[in-house]
Amino acid sequence: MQDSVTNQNTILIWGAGAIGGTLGAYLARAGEDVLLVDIVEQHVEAMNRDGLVIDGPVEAFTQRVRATTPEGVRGQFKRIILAVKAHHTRDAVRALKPHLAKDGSVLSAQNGLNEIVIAEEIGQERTVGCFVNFGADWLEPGRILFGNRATVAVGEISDSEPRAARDYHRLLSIFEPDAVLTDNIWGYLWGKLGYGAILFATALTNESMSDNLASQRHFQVFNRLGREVMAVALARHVTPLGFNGFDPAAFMPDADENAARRSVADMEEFNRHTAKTHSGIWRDLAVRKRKTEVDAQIAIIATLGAEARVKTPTIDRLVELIHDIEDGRREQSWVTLDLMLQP
Ligand SMILES: NC(=O)C1=CN([C@@H]2O[C@H](COP(=O)(O)OP(=O)(O)OC[C@H]3O[C@@H](n4cnc5c(N)ncnc54)[C@H](OP(=O)(O)O)[C@@H]3O)[C@@H](O)[C@H]2O)C=CC1
Ligand SMILES: CC(C)(CO)C(=O)C(=O)O
Repeated sequence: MQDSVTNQNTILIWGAGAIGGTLGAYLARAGEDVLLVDIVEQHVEAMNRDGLVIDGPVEAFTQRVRATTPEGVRGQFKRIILAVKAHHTRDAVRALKPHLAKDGSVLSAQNGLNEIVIAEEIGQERTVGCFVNFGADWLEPGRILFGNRATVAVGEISDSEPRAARDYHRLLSIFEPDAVLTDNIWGYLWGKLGYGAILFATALTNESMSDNLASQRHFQVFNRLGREVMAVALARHVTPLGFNGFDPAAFMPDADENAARRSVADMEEFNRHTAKTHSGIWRDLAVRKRKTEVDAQIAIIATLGAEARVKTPTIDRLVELIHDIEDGRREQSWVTLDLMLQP
């Protein structure tokens, strides 16, 4: 571990795995002063010793980076990009809080509604929303697969002047030139929850995301999940946004089923062109053998649905089945996905 040497412009990336590592490598390559913070000591050592290797079809390069474990961080920072899994958000924010400048902010480069948790810990005015849909896998210490480009968006979580969001948008545009500065970041995050629920269902099997989405037999599972999430979003007065094949309008309560079929086919097509063939959820279960983000990302939709009197039976079943796999009671297989067929 090395103590971090910092200056006012240093950008902390807190959680330097698939997403944080990829962003950090691109920002560092562009000459930004980046410090990668991660709890995995071997990963930190490898990055400091050999640089951070980005592999895959988009671009392959090795970038010199500075990295540390959280204990090695010294000083306060204006910009912190958080990229831990959703169930680690609260702990990570508590650990980074002493290092956040009073006029600084945290950007959540995560899936889920982490912005709510972050704002509870550091205040809404210091929390900036972000949506990332590119695909990446942490392969081993110091090595990450960047599987495909996809939509990236950033925006304030309230109606405030987008000063911090504009700055993060400039940074994220270094990584993704088409990054969007939005005034509806919740729309993107709820769109991703709809897409994410469908991705969790694909992780019930061992097949790729695309092969799952191509299964006509399971279309109604994906359709019901999309519709339940969109119904909760509507009840919360959110206008969900689409991206990379996911069309929220196709899953609205009165939407034509053919529109949902087209959207599922578009998601299948989009995912045929990535080197990350399986979702991060599948990877947590099948490769990393660890808990997924199901409670923090998906069960919370059911909780918010119950508050708004929106029923979410398909989401409830999905959460149960993911827990069954996490706890070794079921295997990832078509048989497990079949259990979702009953309405
Ligand atoms: N990978 C992808 O393609 C995509 C991921 N996302 C989302 O991005 C977020 C990050 O996912 P991803 O990058 O894949 O996850 P990874 O597991 O690859 O990276 C997270 C890293 O953060 C570390 N970490 C955990 N807790 C802390 C902590 N308190 N302080 C510092 N580091 C910590 C993890 O260690 P350890 O492994 O020991 O927990 C891990 O090294 C998730 O919300 C995910 O859903 C969104 C779009 C695409
Ligand atoms: C599949 C992906 C990259 C979204 O496209 C994702 O969000 C995940 O793996 O969790």
